[in-house]
Amino acid sequence: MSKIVVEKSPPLKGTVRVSGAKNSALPILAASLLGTEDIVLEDVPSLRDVDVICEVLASLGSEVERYENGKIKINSANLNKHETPYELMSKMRASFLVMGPLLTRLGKAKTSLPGGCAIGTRPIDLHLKGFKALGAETDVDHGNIEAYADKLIGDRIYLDFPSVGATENIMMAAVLAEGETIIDNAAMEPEIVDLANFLSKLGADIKGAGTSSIRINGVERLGGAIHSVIPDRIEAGTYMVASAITGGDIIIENVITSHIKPVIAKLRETGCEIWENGDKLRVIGVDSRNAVDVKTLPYPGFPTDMQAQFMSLMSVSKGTSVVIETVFENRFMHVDELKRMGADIKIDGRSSIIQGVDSLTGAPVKATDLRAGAALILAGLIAEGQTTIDHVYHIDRGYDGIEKKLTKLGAKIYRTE
Ligand SMILES: CC(=O)N[C@H]1[C@@H](OP(=O)(O)OP(=O)(O)OC[C@H]2O[C@@H](n3ccc(=O)[nH]c3=O)[C@H](O)[C@@H]2O)O[C@H](CO)[C@@H](O)[C@@H]1O
Ligand SMILES: C=C(OP(=O)(O)O)C(=O)O
Repeated sequence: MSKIVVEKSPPLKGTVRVSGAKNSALPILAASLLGTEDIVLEDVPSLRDVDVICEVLASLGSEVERYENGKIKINSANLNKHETPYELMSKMRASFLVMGPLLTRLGKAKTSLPGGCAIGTRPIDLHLKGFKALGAETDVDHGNIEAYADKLIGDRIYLDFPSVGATENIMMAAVLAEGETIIDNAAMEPEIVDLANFLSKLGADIKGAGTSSIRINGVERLGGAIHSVIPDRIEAGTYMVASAITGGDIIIENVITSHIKPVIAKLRETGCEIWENGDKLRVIGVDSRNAVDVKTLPYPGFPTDMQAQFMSLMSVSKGTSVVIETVFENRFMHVDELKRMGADIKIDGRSSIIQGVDSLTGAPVKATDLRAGAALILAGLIAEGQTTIDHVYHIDRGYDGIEKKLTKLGAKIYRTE
């Protein structure tokens, strides 16, 4: 199994380009099951999760052609299977997003409970609530999930929590349902808007994506489209913290700055200087940072997917900070690993109290999930000595070329087998 080795690095300098967003690319790839003509996607990141979902699409009868430069061509005219293979479903959470498209296009879908990052129980009750409201029967048995309906009919659905995945799955099911569907308390993440824009290009009728109420009018069929995936706001945020933690001065390209307002605001509170210029950000770190408190929330709040990386930064900031995780109930698994590197962190339920230390020390550590892995790389950049990170397959799920990009910025990082 490969490992990533990180050594104490100089302040990062230079320019890095952010890839297309994993959390946009995955639902959009799932949604490509809905189109009956050629679909061309651009700026798709090169990630293990993308490989998996492309395999899922191919297993269902879609033609998938991948090109070097993040371009994927898909044709789902001959979609002919409604069952997904267990071994692919178990690899990632987002694989469950094929359920809505299959149900609405074929009238039936059968999959297994999705795998993915172990950051909470991650139930799928809200997805199923939506499918049922549209008239589907659902059956969950021994980890298998089946949904079927002769015809889906639009309805009004209230989500008890603005779940990103449930909003996406229900939106995809509703685009071919009869009549109007309204999703209330919908997730408002930029990735929801990107998916809605893509579906609209295919011919769907969707209004209100990006607000808490999404209105979908079902259409008879969807066609094809060319679409570029939006930049990855979490990857951008991770490089921002990399500059902040090393006292660096870097320029990050291909950023939609309005998508990462809370990360910009919080980093400024630590004392970092951040300059915005079109789709570029310059992040200038300081030698001694202020501790700041963070509370994760659904968009437009501070993203849970940036919590672990911020925790690394707070571990070496001046004073005490409190990080509260409100989105997932078990997303502090990186704490034990950061403690192995000398961080002073205490967990109290959904809060972590971090007492900043002067320095961290390199250690053998384990990426317990995707962002935990990123947090360990960030900590490794300023830790004395060498940090060896195991279970890096988590990192490969979500960061396109992370060693290459960091090396270009002057970081000492490499992979061993
Ligand atoms: C592929 C993708 O886009 N992943 C993102 C997506 O995950 P994902 O779509 O899985 O996250 P959700 O927004 O659905 O989950 C948020 C909370 O809602 C709960 N919940 C969710 C669904 C459900 O049916 N019942 C239920 O109780 C979850 O357990 C969790 O506590 O949004 C998360 C929250 O921003 C991000 O961290 C993930 O990176
Ligand atoms: C939790 C994440 O992803 P997923 O929902 O795919 O597990 C993430 O991107 O941080």
